[in-house]
Amino acid sequence: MNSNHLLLEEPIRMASILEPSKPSFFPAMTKIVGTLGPKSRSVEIISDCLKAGMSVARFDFSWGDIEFHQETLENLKTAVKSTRKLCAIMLDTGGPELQVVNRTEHPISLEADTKVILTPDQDKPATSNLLPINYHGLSKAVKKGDTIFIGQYLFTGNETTSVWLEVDEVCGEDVICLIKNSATLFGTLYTLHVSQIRIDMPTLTDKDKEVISTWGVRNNIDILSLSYTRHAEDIRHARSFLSKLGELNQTQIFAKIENIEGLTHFDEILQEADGIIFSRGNLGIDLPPEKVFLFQKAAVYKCNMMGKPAVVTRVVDSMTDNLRPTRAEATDVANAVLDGTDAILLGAETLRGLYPVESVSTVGKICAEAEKVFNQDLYFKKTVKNVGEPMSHLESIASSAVRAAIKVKASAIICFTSSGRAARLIAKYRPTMPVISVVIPRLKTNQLRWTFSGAFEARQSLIVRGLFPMLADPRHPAESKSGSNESVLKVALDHGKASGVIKPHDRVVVCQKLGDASVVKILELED
Ligand SMILES: Nc1ncnc2c1ncn2[C@@H]1O[C@H](COP(=O)(O)OP(=O)(O)O)[C@@H](O)[C@H]1O
Ligand SMILES: C=C(OP(=O)(O)O)C(=O)O
Ligand SMILES: [K+]
Ligand SMILES: [Mg+2]
Repeated sequence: MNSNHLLLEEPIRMASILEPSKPSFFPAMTKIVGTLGPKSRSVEIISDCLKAGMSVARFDFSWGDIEFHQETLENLKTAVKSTRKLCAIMLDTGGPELQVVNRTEHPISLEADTKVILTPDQDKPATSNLLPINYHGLSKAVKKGDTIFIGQYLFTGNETTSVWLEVDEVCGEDVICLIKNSATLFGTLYTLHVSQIRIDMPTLTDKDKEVISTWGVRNNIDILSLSYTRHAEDIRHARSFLSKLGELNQTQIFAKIENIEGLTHFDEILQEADGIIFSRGNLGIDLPPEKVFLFQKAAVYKCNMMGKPAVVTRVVDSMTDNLRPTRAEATDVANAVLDGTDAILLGAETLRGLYPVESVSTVGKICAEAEKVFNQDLYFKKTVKNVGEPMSHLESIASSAVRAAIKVKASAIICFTSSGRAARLIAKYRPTMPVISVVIPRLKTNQLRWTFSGAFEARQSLIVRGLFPMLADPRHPAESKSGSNESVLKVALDHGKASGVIKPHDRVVVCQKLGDASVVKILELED
């Protein structure tokens, strides 16, 4: 993938665009998060998604109960074992999401220019004139003229089944709205989004806490996707909650930015979070359409410079019902990669779409093509400049490893790490070749028992662009940094060869500690 590198800034021979890309052992350096649900929960479909390049599975607790998600997760485990593809687990909270609940499951027709009442009385059935919602504070939060959007849960934006309302009048806890477009709402659950208001519900709700402390603890979740993160305090609060839940003190927190409040506090949020998810589904409603790209680009840049993963959602909505994305969507995926995105999150496409596997593979192929023309040179210079001098030792080692690998046309970088920090820093410089991060387990104790670290660190790198983790055997003699790690290195090289990344006579850059010294070495392989 590093060999046929093109530069968009230079004239490209048009016919070269048609040349098929070399097959690769993995679909792309950019990672794919798949939301698992009704259309993607069998062992077979999950296995195919993994083979197509999904490396993080998202369990969205806005929807479905604990048993349902547990069953899906058990299937995921089986699929991981049989495909031998690692997969990280992401728990996505419901958060302060406003929802319309349609218990009867009958489709609800709403007619333009008529009125509909939103009521917090959830015992009432949903009808064409009355929609029960899960929030008592709406009437206090809105005023006449405000816009409300209601769409099927995980609305794709291109559905004719979503409706715009305008607040007409507030009556006690009820909100009376004028319907702006005729629509029929299908399904049992709809998301309700009020443009640019403050919802006084906690970011981590009681239900979220319960899910995390039961399902989350039971399944050692790698990443918590904190829906509707609005302040840095939201992250601190979630972190302190996780810190009391045993192993979950290692869970990373990704701030899901879904509205203007999150946008306004972005810089502080980024300081606290381990990564960011740009929830364009909701953001796309809260922001004027012409501003969405600007936030995405500005925010991805900030994440890149901090070396924190940036995830973009809602890329191929139309693939929910179609085998091919629209041209605009296909180009949007490529642009997200060129912007510097680490991962693409699929929502409705995999959860309830007709083509979950094809969605993953199509996105993977587009990402791989975009990576070929990513201007690594320019990006590298920007990043080095942004870090400034003096650089920390580790940052200098990481950037040097990437530079050396590019100069000698290495086919991979192998990085030893325990905390995952060194590998993440290498990824920050966006190498054009895969980074095999060899996670060396460390023995640790919580005073009750001894365990090995490493599993979380390895899986958490599955959302970082370019990182391909490998968990070293804790019984290896190399667990101390003073050892030469020769045997582990051999295992890593064999792993690279077996997966097709490394071939005979290739060059490989290795980043490790020898004694007290961090070294970057270049290996010339014989066979
Ligand atoms: N177990 C190990 N064996 C050899 N080198 C290591 C090991 N763990 C980390 N390194 C190297 O040590 C340096 C610091 O890496 P870092 O990831 O910050 O270490 P740690 O994981 O111990 O926090 C890097 O050069 C990294 O490649
Ligand atoms: C992924 C998104 O959020 P949700 O979990 O609400 O689908 C989004 O808004 O893009
Ligand atoms: K959610
Ligand atoms: Mg959302």
